[in-house]
Amino acid sequence: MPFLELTLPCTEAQQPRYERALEDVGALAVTLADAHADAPDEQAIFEPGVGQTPLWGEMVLTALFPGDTPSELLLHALAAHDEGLDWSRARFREVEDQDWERAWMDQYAPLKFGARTWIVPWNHALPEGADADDAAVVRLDPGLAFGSGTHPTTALCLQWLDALAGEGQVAGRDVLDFGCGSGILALAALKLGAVRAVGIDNDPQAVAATLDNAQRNGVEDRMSVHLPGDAPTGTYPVVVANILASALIELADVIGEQVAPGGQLALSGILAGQEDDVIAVYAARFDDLRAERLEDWIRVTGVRRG
Ligand SMILES: C[S@@+](CC[C@H](N)C(=O)[O-])C[C@H]1O[C@@H](n2cnc3c(N)ncnc32)[C@H](O)[C@@H]1O
Repeated sequence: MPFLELTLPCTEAQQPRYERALEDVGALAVTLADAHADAPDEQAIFEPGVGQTPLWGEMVLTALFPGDTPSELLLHALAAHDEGLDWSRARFREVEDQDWERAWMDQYAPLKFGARTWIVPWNHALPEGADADDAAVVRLDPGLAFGSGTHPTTALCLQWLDALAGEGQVAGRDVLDFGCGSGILALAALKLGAVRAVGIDNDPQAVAATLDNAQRNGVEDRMSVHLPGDAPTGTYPVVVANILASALIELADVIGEQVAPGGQLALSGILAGQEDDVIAVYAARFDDLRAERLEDWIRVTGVRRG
């Protein structure tokens, strides 16, 4: 299905407000380019929520939406964040998803997290280090689902899983990845020795991407992926959830009850300043709650009481 692409020139001051407004109405991806660059396609690609601000005075923001998104919805969302919005500068066009995937994959390089966890694009040769016997290598094609390893919220979870594995708390255990996106965290857990991983996501595109990536990594027999309504009941000794703070708070009972007594939990997707609200809600079930920061993002970890 073709996608709807919005292109809009903006200033540095407008950019974060526009980006947030577009994410709120379902942007699948957002890119920023220098307004004066000759080759805008070569600019960095940002996943939704990254929040990085390039040092360019004037920039062009490009956002991708599902093909059936009404353009008026996007203009109204932007106008709600900026009364001075010049609607006439917004451009819309239909694009094929491959264009975006190719642009993304061109910029995507192998990444290492912690002692031995590697995320390597599926079409990339294994870099030195990732060929070590004890390396936990995930071959990934995030497609349009969130979860490539480049975002701090994902990096915080991968670092946590790697460290937990180093303490012997992943191998031989089951892992739940709540909000699995591309499946990156569940797959890393499996490569670190987890017996089984369960992924849950309310976006069917993420469910499909996770299944694809499980096959790509030859672990589909140890992994299941579900929409929230179809998810199995039960508890897990390791649970990781990288969704936004508001969702983590809203889902505190659902997520908290799936962590086995004595089990480990990591929560990510929390902006700096929001961690106290998340901790306050999870303190009802969890001990040893700790916050760890990477750039503007916080990971909260805890151990289930009982
Ligand atoms: C920030 S991405 C995380 C993806 C991946 N786990 C990672 O760490 O990179 C959040 C994912 O959670 C999903 N999600 C958001 N709210 C959800 C909910 N209430 N139930 C299930 N999945 C949800 C989104 O569709 C998205 O794929």
